[in-house]
Amino acid sequence: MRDQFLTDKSIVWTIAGSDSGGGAGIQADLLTFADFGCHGCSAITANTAQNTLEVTALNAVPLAVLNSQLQALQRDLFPAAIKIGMLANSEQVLLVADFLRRLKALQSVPIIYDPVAIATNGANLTEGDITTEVLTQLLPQCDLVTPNLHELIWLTKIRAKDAASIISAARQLHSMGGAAVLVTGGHSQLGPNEVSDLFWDGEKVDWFIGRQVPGNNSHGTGCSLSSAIAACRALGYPVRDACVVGKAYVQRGLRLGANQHIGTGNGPVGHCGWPLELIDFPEVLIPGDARAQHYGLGAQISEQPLVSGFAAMDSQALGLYPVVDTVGWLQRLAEQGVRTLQLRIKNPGEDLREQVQQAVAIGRSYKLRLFINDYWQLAIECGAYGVHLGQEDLQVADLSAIRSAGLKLGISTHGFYELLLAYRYRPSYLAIGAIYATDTKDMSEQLQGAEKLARMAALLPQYPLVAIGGINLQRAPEVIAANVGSIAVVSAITRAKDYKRAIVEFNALLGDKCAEAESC
Ligand SMILES: Cc1ncc(COP(=O)(O)OP(=O)(O)O)c(N)n1
Ligand SMILES: Cc1nc(C(=O)O)sc1CCOP(=O)(O)O
Ligand SMILES: [Mg+2]
Repeated sequence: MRDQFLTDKSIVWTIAGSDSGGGAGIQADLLTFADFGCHGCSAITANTAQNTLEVTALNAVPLAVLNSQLQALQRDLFPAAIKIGMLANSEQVLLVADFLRRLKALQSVPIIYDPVAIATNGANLTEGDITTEVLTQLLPQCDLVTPNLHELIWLTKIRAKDAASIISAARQLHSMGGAAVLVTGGHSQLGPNEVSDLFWDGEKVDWFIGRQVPGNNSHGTGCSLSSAIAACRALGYPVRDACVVGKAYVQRGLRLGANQHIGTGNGPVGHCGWPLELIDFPEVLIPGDARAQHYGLGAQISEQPLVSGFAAMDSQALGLYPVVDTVGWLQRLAEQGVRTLQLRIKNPGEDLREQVQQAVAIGRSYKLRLFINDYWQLAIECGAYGVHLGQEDLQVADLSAIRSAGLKLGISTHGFYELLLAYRYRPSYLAIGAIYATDTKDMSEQLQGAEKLARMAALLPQYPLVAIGGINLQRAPEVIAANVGSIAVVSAITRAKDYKRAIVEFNALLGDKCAEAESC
């Protein structure tokens, strides 16, 4: 017998109602899973009778019928993630909650609950009130719950309408069982032509701001969003990445499906494959954003307004980019013709300033694109070419001073969410890591892989992008194929048997991506 955990495609379940009209419910969920390359399984809770205009019957399935589907799936098709949609009555909620409790005792599984209870046209989608069972039994089993505004009000009894009250209600919902909350923005227009989703995981509030798409083909957006998030979780994406990619998927479906004619009412949202265009991705609201106050983030307003638009690189292709910890290494690599380099000193001594000064001098004499990691004040003072900062530095570094001094700025990112966040600053380049496991730094929670790298790189085809983390000569070809213009390496150079040869081989793989630097 084959191992049920070894599957060629990630398995995702939907526990939800069938929509006879094919626009929402199980039908939308399975189309979504397929778009993400996952194998979808279903446990049907109800056979709703509906079309694009109305819901005429609920037709809840008996508990034994629901249970038999869940048991059959568990025996052979163990899930990598589960999406839960419409549950038709309290008994079904209790059965599913109990089933999930047992399943999770076997192995942890991300569970995403889209709390469907009322159709957009106002039709009730449950037999009786399921609120207590949802709040006390089901929510504690879930990792993420994705209510729209009506569902948020239903579950919290808070009459949320503006950003601040949506945040309060989301905090309350999170406190009832610990699931992260994504409040979808389709029913609450908080900014002109904006559809903004609020994310709260108990640690950090985020707003994902999307653009409104004109048209009525929005049936199934909630189902498709939660399914897309479940698929991304099954593929190993962290929850914020899953949310922004899920939102982009739905945005793409709204955009490309806007002019389709299916039925005479609200047609289904499109199912149009992986979102690979930046236009579909939300903006991440960042501290210092002029809209922060409006979005209820008064307390998070940064002392410095958003600073964006840093000095442009001379080329999109920065080529081989060794990251080293001594001036000696900079000199040796510059002599070998390397033109993009970083000085990354993690245990500075008293001679730090001298080292930065020497590095800047070497950079000038060899016309290097030389970035100083972390020490942005020293970099400014010494007249460096550029500075490289991590995500956590963005709140403390004086970005305005870096920009005014004309320094180039590189920013580290780890996944879609951080990429979108860092892109708001329009830095000189964006680094994406860690592509593979590395001994140089503990990045074990933030590994991207070459496939995800390619999907991220597709969003910014004209932007200088740098891949970093665990890249060596063997892995470089698939990294370069992901369409980044540069590969940053530490150990592949500093621990190479023959670093000169390694440079030649990397450059051969990079081909025309090892452009000469401008004079600096
Ligand atoms: C090119 C490049 N990419 C990423 C990093 C990592 O920077 P950061 O997140 O600031 O972490 P530390 O390097 O400071 O540990 C980098 N240095 N260079
Ligand atoms: C310094 C660093 N930053 C990373 C990130 O993902 O932000 S990965 C990394 C280590 C890169 O070293 P090596 O080439 O030896 O794997
Ligand atoms: Mg740093």
